[in-house]
Amino acid sequence: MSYLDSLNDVQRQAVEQTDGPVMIIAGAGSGKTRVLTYRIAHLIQKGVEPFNILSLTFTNKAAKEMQHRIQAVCGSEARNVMMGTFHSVFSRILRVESQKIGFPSNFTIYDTEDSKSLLRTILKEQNLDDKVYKPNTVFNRISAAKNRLISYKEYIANPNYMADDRAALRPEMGKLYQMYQERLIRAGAMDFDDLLFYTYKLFNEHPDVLNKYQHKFKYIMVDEFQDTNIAQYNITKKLAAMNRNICVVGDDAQSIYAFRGADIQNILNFEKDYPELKVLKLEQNYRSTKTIVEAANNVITKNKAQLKKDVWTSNESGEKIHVYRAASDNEEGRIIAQTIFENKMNMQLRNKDFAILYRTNSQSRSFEEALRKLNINYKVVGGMSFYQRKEIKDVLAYLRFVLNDQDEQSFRRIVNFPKRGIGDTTIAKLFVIADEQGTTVWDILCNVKSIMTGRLVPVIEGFVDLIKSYKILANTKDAFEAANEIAKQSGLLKELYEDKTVEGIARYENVQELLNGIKEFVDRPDQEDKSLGSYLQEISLLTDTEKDKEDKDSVTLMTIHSAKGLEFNQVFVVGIEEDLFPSAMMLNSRADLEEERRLFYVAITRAEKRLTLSFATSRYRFGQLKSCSPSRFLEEIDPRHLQMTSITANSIGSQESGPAFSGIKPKTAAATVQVKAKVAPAYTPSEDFKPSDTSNLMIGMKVEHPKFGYGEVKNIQSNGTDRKAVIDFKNLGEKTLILSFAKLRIHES
Ligand SMILES: Nc1ncnc2c1ncn2[C@@H]1O[C@H](COP(=O)(O)OP(=O)(O)OP(=O)(O)O)[C@@H](O)[C@H]1O
Ligand SMILES: [Mg+2]
Repeated sequence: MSYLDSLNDVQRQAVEQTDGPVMIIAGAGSGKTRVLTYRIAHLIQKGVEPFNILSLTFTNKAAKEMQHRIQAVCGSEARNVMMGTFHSVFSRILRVESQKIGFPSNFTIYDTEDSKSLLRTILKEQNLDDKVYKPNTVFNRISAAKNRLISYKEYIANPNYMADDRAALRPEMGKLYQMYQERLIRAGAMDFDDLLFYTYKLFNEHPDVLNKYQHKFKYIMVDEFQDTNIAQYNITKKLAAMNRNICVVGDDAQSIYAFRGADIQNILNFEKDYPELKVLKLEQNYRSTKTIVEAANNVITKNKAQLKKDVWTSNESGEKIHVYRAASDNEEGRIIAQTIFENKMNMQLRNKDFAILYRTNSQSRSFEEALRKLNINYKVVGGMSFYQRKEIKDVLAYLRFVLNDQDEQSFRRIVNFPKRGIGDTTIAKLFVIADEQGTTVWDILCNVKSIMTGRLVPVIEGFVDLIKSYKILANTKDAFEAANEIAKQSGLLKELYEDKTVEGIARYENVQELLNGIKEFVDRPDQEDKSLGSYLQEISLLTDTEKDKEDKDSVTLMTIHSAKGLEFNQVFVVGIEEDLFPSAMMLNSRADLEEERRLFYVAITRAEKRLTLSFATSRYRFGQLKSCSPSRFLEEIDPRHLQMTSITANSIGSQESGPAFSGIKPKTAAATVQVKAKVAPAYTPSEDFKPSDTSNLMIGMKVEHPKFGYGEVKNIQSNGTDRKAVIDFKNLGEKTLILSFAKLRIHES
């Protein structure tokens, strides 16, 4: 079979070893994900029903990519493989089975922000000081407990479960966990961690259900196995118990989610749980240059807790690793934006080929500013995503409440928005009554006459009628028609439309954009379930990486954590400074430092051709200008792989070898550009001359200028704000033009 030819011997063995447990622990870029992909294709080729295959990936995007590749080999059958993140796969199962564990089938999925807002409500009701019980900390402890499959009952009985953490032992913590959980149950809602916790509970308490899925998933595959937590491990263990056809791939050197409950111990447990395990090793890296692979090896061997691996590559040595030293964070941003600009032009690359990776989200600002100045498209992964915006959450709250009228968080958002005159006191009263009556607020509202009289009664009845009519819409129309009607009738769109401030217009457009997205969803040819419920479930589970539009060609800005599994032609790992990376908060123990080092390893192994590490000698942190020194991680790379490039925002290219991280005076290249507009003799512009957008102008393109005539782009330069192109005009010879002034029409290159 021809697709097997694109694998090396061990990879091929891993693909062909379809039965029984298999584990591959191997270095970055060695083809682990590729093996899983081809393994699924191979199973299908061998006649295994795609419905019987389960593949668990780190992002849904990774699952989609796999899906495309498998389709290329097996055709549309591949669609029937169950693929996605643990959370998305289990939420699909729960949607079918949730009634067995006491949840409505249209249960709502609370995102982190909904969860924290619920916790804030509870803290307020309990009069607890939110400086002692910080919503963040409480949330993290509850989350950690759930990821270890610890229920609130077990937590209260034995808080020492979490004795690794003083915050976990605070006296009210167990009670808060209980109250939070009871509120979620009453709201018919699950948070992200519940999707794992309740799947485990479902399988544990309902052997018949477990049996059904054991029969369904005859072959199970897990990518990024090193970052599975206890809940995930145990669920897969249950699912695989009958057929024992489970293949896991991962890299202990890339385990970077310990803080979220990922447990590297799972790799060792796996060997114990499956004594007949076949272990395979992949050692050849196909992603990166020799220089990058060797530098990554230099770094990771400094970790003591490490399974031994030899990673090598037959790729070319490539460029040295560039080290940029900047005077400030702003200069770091400018230098890197400018480098991207020039490399893109000179190496014929697209924006997509570049990624800027940082330790913490807040570092993105200086890069965003600099990229914007150079008109380079970029997307920030993470950060404030589209679905977190207030106006979007408001619309979604309507949709969620229509499907699940127990959902407390959504109810609070919409009951008085747009304004109906139902104030906070009334809302609080309604909750108290609902509590006393042991029912939901919605029930109370539906019978409002029996609990109150006065001017609010007709208002509330109006609200109830509205929601009831939306319920009919949701049950009879597809997601788009329903959402569109609801956005209109609820008055949300009108309210935003009337706000003519810049922000108001943007908000209106965002809601339109949301509706466009829903339309796209129902129009997808392979979307069988076009209901509102199915749409809401899909978007609740998009990870940050996937929330942005993917069709635009943009530079990616993201934290290293979200870059796992990805690869880019050129990678810039920025802010390589002590206290920032390794993070000052992670310097308490060797284990912490080793986790930071693994993170650095993940970062540098994302690069295919060119890797740049940068640091600033001063930066604003927590509102103060601090001087910074280069990270210890820089010294862990063999100096012969490094090339110090000391530059200012105006000069790129003055280079010195060796790891001299201080004392290098930046050289400034004098870039003098003259624009003398001679009039060309024998050229008359075309009648229909219309200048083109030159933001993607590249070397080699043929252009036309209304005065100078025809020419070819020979070079492109940028000095921070201005972009210039050297153009060889047929009649005039070479000229350097400033692109923001020059009117150029691009002809085909
Ligand atoms: N045998 C091969 N021949 C050619 N290219 C390969 C081969 N194996 C893997 N590759 C390519 O090498 C790159 C890295 O592969 P892949 O992403 O599967 O590695 P990985 O081990 O999953 O890496 P990571 O640990 O970063 O997740 C991909 O572009 C992949 O297509
Ligand atoms: Mg991978």
